[in-house]
Amino acid sequence: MITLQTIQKVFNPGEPTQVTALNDVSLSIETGTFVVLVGSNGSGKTTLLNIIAGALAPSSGTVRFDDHDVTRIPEYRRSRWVARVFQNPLSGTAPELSILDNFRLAALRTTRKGLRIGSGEAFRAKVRDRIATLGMGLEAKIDQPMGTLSGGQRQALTLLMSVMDHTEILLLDEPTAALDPRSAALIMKTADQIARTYQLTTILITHNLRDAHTYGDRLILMGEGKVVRDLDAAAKGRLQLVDLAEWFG
Ligand SMILES: Nc1ncnc2c1ncn2[C@@H]1O[C@H](COP(=O)(O)OP(=O)(O)OP(=O)(O)O)[C@@H](O)[C@H]1O
Repeated sequence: MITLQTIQKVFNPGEPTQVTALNDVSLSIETGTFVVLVGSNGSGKTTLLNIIAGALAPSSGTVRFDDHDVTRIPEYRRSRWVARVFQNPLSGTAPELSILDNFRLAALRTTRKGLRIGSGEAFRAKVRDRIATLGMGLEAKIDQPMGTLSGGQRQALTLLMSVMDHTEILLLDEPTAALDPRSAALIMKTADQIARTYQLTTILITHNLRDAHTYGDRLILMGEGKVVRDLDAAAKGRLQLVDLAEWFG
């Protein structure tokens, strides 16, 4: 479970450019929940994800993963639990390295002490099997440079890479914003499948209201650094797409 308690984030405090990006945000997110986060530009969505990932420290308030207070734990030490996928399919992968080597790098980043990263057949087979679950035929291309794949293919692999090991929390910051509609649909399906298969606690930021309506089992609307609406699975199930569109006037 992720628990945020009275989180405040003020950028440039005391200066004319001071901004309160998050204003007294308290949230509990149950393990395995898929939360969709929507809100206008500048409402604080990315700042919230940054604080959960540890990329930013809150000005005040606490962040807990289960019983652990992780508020002061830096991003690199949270990465064993937290994986993050960004808008740009080029970020997080090395284009000149093969798919397999990209998976090796990802495993090196997240692996816990004692876990062996196979450089041999076992690791190769594990990667091939995982990639096959995408149903994109990419398992036949694992020795091909990452840079030769399409944005959608890379983003699907980035998603998979991010959950190879002990990931419990998956943060998706507009992962389809840079993709064509067909690739975007495929990535959303893949993300949903991965989240359910590995029972991840997932938070998706999206400006695509259709995706916000279709996916996830909780829907949160942010506005001016606050949680404005918070719908559980039942309420979200009753929400029509037109109602959601009305939230944005
Ligand atoms: N590093 C920073 N320095 C100063 N102000 C910042 C910084 N990061 C974010 N902000 C400000 O904090 C507010 C919230 O920004 P944030 O990026 O969290 O919004 P968002 O909801 O993710 O927006 P978008 O939908 O446009 O991505 C905005 O007013 C933004 O300008």
